[in-house]
This record gives sequence, structure tokens and C-alpha cells, in this order.
Amino acid sequence: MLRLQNVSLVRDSKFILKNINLTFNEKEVHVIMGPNGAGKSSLAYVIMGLEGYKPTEGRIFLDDVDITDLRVDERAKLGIHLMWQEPVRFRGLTVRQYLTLGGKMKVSQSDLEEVLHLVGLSPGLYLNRMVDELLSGGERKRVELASILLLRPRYAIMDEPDSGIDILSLDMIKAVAQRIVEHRGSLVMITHREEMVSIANVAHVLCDGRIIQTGPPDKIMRYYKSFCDVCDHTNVPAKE
Ligand SMILES: Nc1ncnc2c1ncn2[C@@H]1O[C@H](COP(=O)(O)OP(=O)(O)OP(=O)(O)O)[C@@H](O)[C@H]1O
Repeated sequence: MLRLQNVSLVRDSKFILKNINLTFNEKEVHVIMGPNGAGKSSLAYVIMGLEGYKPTEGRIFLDDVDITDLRVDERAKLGIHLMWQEPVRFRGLTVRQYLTLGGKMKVSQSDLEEVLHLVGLSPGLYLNRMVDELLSGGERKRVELASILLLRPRYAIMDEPDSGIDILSLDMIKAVAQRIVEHRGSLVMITHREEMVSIANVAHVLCDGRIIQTGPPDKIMRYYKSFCDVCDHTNVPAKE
């Protein structure tokens, strides 16, 4: 279980996250929605432990062990992985080298092919292509998604995997979530796309740095449509 307890984040004397309490259990899919500037990426960075995103208040626990002071690499060793909104460009690596961490990670050919198929890339066409110049933004995003799957995360945090020009399909994201759960992992997905809520067991609305709603996807979808879609102000939570 991954748990955020009363987590707040202040930057430049401004609250970015306010008293966040969230629990992510094993084999769950959580979707976090919210308007621009609500604090969604910051929440992902706090969970991953990026530099500059240590909670100002509150603690983070993994299986009741306090991991608030652990670095990114230490959290990654415990099975927490973040897929960036903008995948990083690694120069001079083929897709195969990238997915196997330069050959350091033992991955069978069938696993490589399976995850590439899952993210919609033909292994025959892509395994030996260079990650950098030869791939489009959307293709790199798919490669990044495949790399997260191969790591068999306990907690995969995805910051808008579905944004960008080459939008990933709902079916693909569903398949990715299913595979993570099959391997006993959990997915925490940050998204702008309302239809993505349907893949979740639990959905949340983040507004002005606060979790203002948590519940089953259909309830959260109704809330979002009624209050957030029509909201004419930014990050001032509406009252039900
Ligand atoms: N390192 C930082 N220093 C100062 N302010 C920051 C920092 N990181 C984020 N912020 C501010 O915190 C607020 C939330 O930003 P964040 O990127 O987390 O929102 P978001 O919900 O992910 O937005 P978007 O949907 O546009 O990506 C914004 O006002 C942003 O300017």
C-alpha cells in the first residue's frame, strides 16, 4: 500500500499541494483529474520524490515504511516508477537497448515483443531503430510506456500518458493498466481526458492543490461534467 498522509507542498511561499490524503492499494487503478495548474504533475513528482518536491508537511508511506526522505532512485528500487509527461530523449540507443537499460536488464525476446505489441509498435519495425531522432513524440511515448511495463512496477505513476499529438487510444491505456494489475502492480494516472476515468477503480479530482472529490469513476465523471467542464474560473473549487 502506498499512502500519502497530510501532504502539503509550498514553493515560493505558495501552496501547490494542500493536505493531500491518498491511499493506493495493490492492484488498483487510480485516475487523477484536474484543470491546468491544479497541481497534478507536482503530486506525481512528490510521490516519485523528485528533487525540490519533498513535502513541506506530511509523510509518504510504502507498506507502512516512511519513504518521505528517500531519493528517486531509492523509490525506483522499491518499485515506484514515473512516466514523464514529456518522455526524455536518450541519444544513441536503439529501442532494444533502451528497453533493456543498455543490456543491463535481462528481458526475453518474447517479453520485448509482447510489450511493444501492447503499446502499438511492431517489434520488427522498431526494436532496432534509434530512440532519438528517428522516433516521433508519440512513438517515444509508447517506448516509454513499454519500458515502464518491463520494469514490472508496483506503483506506476503516469503523468498524462495520453496527451500530445499522437494520442494513445483508450483501449491501449486499458490494456496497459490491465497488464500492470496482472503483475500485482497499481497504476496512478494523471489525465485531462475524461473518458480515461472509465479505466479506474477509484478516481479523484484535484483542484487548487486539494483533492476535492474521490470516488467510483461514474460518480467522479458526473461531478467533473457538472462542475469542472463548466467552470469559468481557475482553481477555485466549486461547491456541490
Ligand atoms: N518547482 C516549482 N516552483 C514553483 N512553482 C511551481 C513549481 N512546480 C509547479 N509550480 C506551480 O504549481 C502549480 C501547479 O503546477 P502543476 O504543473 O503541478 O499543475 P498541473 O495540474 O500538472 O498543470 P497542467 O495540467 O497544466 O500540467 C502551478 O501554479 C505551477 O506554476
